[in-house]
Amino acid sequence: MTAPSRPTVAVLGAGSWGTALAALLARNDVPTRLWGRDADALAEMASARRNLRYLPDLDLPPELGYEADLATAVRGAGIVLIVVPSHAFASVLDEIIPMLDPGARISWATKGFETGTGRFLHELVNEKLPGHPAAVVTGPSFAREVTAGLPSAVTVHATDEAFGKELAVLLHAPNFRAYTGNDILGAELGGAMKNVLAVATGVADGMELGLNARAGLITRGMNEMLRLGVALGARAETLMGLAGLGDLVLTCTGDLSRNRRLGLALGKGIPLQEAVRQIGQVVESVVTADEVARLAGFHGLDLPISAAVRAVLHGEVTPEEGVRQLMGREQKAEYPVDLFANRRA
Ligand SMILES: NC(=O)C1=CN([C@@H]2O[C@H](COP(=O)(O)OP(=O)(O)OC[C@H]3O[C@@H](n4cnc5c(N)ncnc54)[C@H](OP(=O)(O)O)[C@@H]3O)[C@@H](O)[C@H]2O)C=CC1
Ligand SMILES: O=C(CO)COP(=O)(O)O
Repeated sequence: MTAPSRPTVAVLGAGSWGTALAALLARNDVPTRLWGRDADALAEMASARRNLRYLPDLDLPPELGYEADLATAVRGAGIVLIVVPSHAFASVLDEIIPMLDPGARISWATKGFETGTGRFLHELVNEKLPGHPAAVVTGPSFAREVTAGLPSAVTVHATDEAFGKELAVLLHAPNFRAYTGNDILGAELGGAMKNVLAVATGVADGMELGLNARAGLITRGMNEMLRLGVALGARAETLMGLAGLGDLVLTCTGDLSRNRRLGLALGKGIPLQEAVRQIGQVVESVVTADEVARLAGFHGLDLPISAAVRAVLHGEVTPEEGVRQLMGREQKAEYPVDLFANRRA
């Protein structure tokens, strides 16, 4: 019996996560092409079989293809997986639209919103590519640990159940569990918001405020994610799952997180630009904090931790003032609003 044919996947974005996912797919015998905007870096990857800048410890599988021309990477691909930073998502999407096969399915592992509008990435995909099945790959997954073959679990939420299942199966590997779901909005919100909240716990840890502060921030951060998510129409269980709580815990506590490391640096008094320069990779919270504030504003929600992170990133308050303001808030009920009221009605 012949094995079912597998679609070619074009992975767009050759940073840490794009390279890690492309290597995972290629190891799973999925025909995979990795595109990056830096042709020299791609040529080096092909010859050294390593991504020396972003994932120097990973041996890239010989089956993985590299393509410096975007149109050649995308043409004929049954699935496109976009893994560029959120600020570049819309422009990459616009560029590929005329290159796509009519039946191409669109997926992304980017965490964030459209910069400047607060629009979700699935909203952009639905608007610009109506009718193309769409899916997001998200959850607690440091690229370095995935490439080291350490056990990880992610989740794939899709507009089309069959596509979500197919993509999850292509990604699923002995030490990489890929679950599925159909709440794209909730899955995207969790992945984006945890980056902002990781800065808060990083700041607290950088200021050596202790373990109680860290746990308090994670839990109250979860409360902010739930309140914004439910207001937007996300399902609470998505936010309590891998896409929300799972990634929140990972990013708030794991020093591999660039967003947490940004917070640690700010908490130690290192200026924002210097901290971002030292990290040397994308730190999504720097743009996502503004978009979370925008969404909270649209829905009339007060999200004090997210707002404090935004204010610290803009230099409007110092980390010390931010902590003082959070601790000085009035006493209140832990959950003043019944999050599940609609369901019980
Ligand atoms: N790393 C991780 O563990 C995980 C990351 N993610 C998410 O994946 C996304 C990508 O992050 P990650 O790979 O880690 O980031 P990195 O900083 O490791 O790499 C970013 C990559 O994006 C490329 N890039 C930047 N701007 C553009 C652009 N305008 N057009 C095309 N390519 C561009 C960079 O190219 P160049 O080198 O030329 O600048 C680089 O290859 C983020 O949204 C992140 O939150 C999600 C889960 C895990
Ligand atoms: O999203 C991630 C892990 O799930 C990576 O987090 P950072 O971008 O903070 O490194």
